[in-house]
Order: sequence, then C-alpha cells, then structure tokens
Amino acid sequence: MDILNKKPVNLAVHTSPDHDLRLVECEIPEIGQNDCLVHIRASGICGSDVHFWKHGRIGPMVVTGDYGLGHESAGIVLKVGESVTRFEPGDRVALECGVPCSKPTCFYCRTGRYNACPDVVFFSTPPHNGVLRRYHAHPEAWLHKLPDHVSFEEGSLVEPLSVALAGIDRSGLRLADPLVICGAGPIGLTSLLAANAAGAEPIVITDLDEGRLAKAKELIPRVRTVLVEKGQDSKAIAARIVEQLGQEAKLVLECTGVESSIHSGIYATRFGGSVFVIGVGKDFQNIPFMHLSANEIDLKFQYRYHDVYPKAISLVAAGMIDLKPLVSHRFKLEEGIEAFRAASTPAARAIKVQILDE
Ligand SMILES: NC(=O)c1ccc[n+]([C@@H]2O[C@H](COP(=O)([O-])OP(=O)(O)OC[C@H]3O[C@@H](n4cnc5c(N)ncnc54)[C@H](O)[C@@H]3O)[C@@H](O)[C@H]2O)c1
Ligand SMILES: OC[C@H](O)C(O)[C@@H](O)CO
Ligand SMILES: [Zn+2]
Ligand SMILES: [Zn+2]
Repeated sequence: MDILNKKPVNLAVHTSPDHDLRLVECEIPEIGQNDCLVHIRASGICGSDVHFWKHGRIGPMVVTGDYGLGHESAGIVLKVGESVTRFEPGDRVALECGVPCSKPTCFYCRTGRYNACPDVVFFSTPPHNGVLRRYHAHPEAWLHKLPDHVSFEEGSLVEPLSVALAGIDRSGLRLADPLVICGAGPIGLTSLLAANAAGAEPIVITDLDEGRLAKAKELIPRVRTVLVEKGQDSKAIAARIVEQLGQEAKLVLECTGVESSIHSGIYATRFGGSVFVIGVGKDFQNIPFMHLSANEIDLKFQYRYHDVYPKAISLVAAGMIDLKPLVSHRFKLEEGIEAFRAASTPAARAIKVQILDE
C-alpha cells in the first residue's frame, strides 16, 4: 500500500488512431467488490501491441480512439474488494487479460471455451484499455497466484506461453512426434520450450533471422534449425526442413502467420499429419488445397486460450519450462516509449522486451 503514496501517478502506455504512442497519467481505478487493485510490476510487449500502435488494426479489431496497450503482465495485489476470497494484499499474481462474460446464457462461457465469448473484454484489444500501466483493477477470477520463486517477468511471460500451450494441447502432440515449428519469435520459442517439455523429437525450427535461430539452439540444444530466405520457393524450403528432420513432419506448429511459411509447413507434412496455425496474418491467404486434400493433412487454428494459465504457471514453477532467457531488453515504465522502439526496431534484435516498475 505504501507504493500508492510513494508513486501516486498511474502512468500508462497509450496509442491512438493516428499512431501517437505516449505515456499518459490516468486515475487510480476504483475497485469493484470482486476486483483486486494490482500494482503491475512486469509487462511484456506483444507483437499485437506494436501492430495496434503502428497499423491501427488487427483484422476486425480497430483502434478508433485513445486506448492503452499491454496484456502480458504480472504484479502484486494492493487492495481487494469486499467479496474477494482468494487474494489478499501482498499476493503475487499473473493477470489473464481476456475476461469473458461468464453468463450461463453464453454458450461458450457455459461450455468452457470462453476464448470464444462474444462479449469478452480483452484488456488491450480496442476499445478496452490494456494493463501496461502502474495500477489496474482486475477481477479476482482472472488472477492467478504466482509462487514466490516465480519472478514477475516470468509471470508476464505466462501469457505467450499460454498461447503456445493452448496450441500444443489442441494439436494433439505426442511423445516422439517429429515436429516442425515455423518462426522463432516469442510464440515459436515458447512453443519450442513447451514441445520440448512434451517430448517431441526430432524438432526443427525455422526463421528468417539467424539470431532467433541461435536463441532457439541456446534454449534447446537438440533443436535443428533451418534459415529461410525471403522469396525462396516454399517446396524447396520444405525439402530442407524434411532433410533436417530426417523424415516428414507429423505436426507443424506454424508461428508466423506468413503465407509462404504456412505453405512450406504444409509441404513438409506427412500424409495424415497436421498443420496447426498459431500465427495470425493477412485476412485472405491462398492454401495448396489439393495438396492438403490428397494428403489428408489437417489444417487447424488457435485463437488465444482458455484454462491454460494454471498449467503454464505450474510448468514454470516446477522448472520444466524456463522462460527467463526470452527477455532481451528491460525498461522502466517511465521509459515505455523507448521500450516500444526497441520492440519494433529490427536492429535492436529484441526477443521479449519487458517494462518493469519497482
Ligand atoms: N493465435 C493467437 O491467439 C495468437 C496469440 C499471440 C500471438 N499470435 C501470433 O503469433 C505470431 C507469432 O508471434 P510472435 O510474438 O512470435 O511474433 P514475431 O513477429 O516476433 O515472430 C515471428 C517470427 O517469424 C519469423 N518469420 C517471418 N516470416 C517467416 C518465414 N517466411 N519463414 C520462417 N520464419 C518467418 C520472423 O523472422 C519472426 O522471428 C504472430 O502472428 C502473432 O500475432 C497469435
Ligand atoms: O496474446 C494475445 C494476442 O496478442 C491477442 O489475441 C491479440 O492478437 C488481439 O487482441
Ligand atoms: Zn499477445
Ligand atoms: Zn460469454
């Protein structure tokens, strides 16, 4: 609570339809009876934050006014509403930022696939402000306790890990499955960590960037890498992937959303295998329809996650997944604009940029 006296200004990173990224001072939010006031201690910058800032939209989600960024966050509970039962001030928490309606009349909430709730409030998807701010009021139901030995940074990285785990869960990955991961950004790398924990072998990962492939090797030394050059023929890339893998893939986790990469993933897959697309990209994309058809290749997609945070936290807490090496840059909240520059400038070679507040 002392923090509210020591740092009475609720700083936040906001953007606008004219791409004006700035630090703003907001009110310290009032908490409802089921909410906790959280001091956000660590936030990662997601590619979607950069995208909303630079391009003003992701598919149908459009920036139409001033709005706040950030949905990869962890912090410490400062105050609890009168009906809160599971938290008390001082608890360390990761924030699940998609808050669905939870009404019994909502088919998706009632049946557990709450990531499809049409009335979800996803903090940081316009028009809802994100949690990249000093103080944020969050519903108790969507906070997850962090054990003392899991850092705030790791707690914030539970968000991209949850995306990867949700994809891996629905992809049906099994022990000793030959796996290809396309893209070695934070989602590809967290997928690699999770697939390693799940026992995939062999694993090939691709990227356009040698630095990211080197990071993949540093994380999981047994992973095999394929450096892709822009404009290369998809079938030729697939042949190199298959050569590295020593066989065709049973499963491809596609973590770029880039059409040509999806094509090489498809061509590297065996008859009856699956291509599981986590990456998002252009609204309309071509697919090699008859190749998929004649090879009974399943093409599936992931949209966010549901019921994954507790699993992600337990894997990190048990030491089965080490997220710490993903952090490449650290900034203070007051340096939020510089942090976004690092996250969006290729020359900075960022993997995961963290914004921290003491
Ligand atoms: N499905 C979901 O719910 C969900 C959630 C979060 C993120 N995403 C999406 O997942 C994707 C990955 O996220 P990220 O944070 O890792 O993004 P990122 O941009 O940091 O990483 C993507 C990587 O793909 C590489 N790449 C680009 N084109 C390639 C190609 N042709 N072949 C091989 N590699 C190529 C890039 O060099 C980069 O390293 C993004 O599209 C993101 O929007 C989806
Ligand atoms: O990690 C979650 C993703 O970034 C979001 O779904 C985003 O893409 C749209 O709000
Ligand atoms: Zn995200
Ligand atoms: Zn709902």
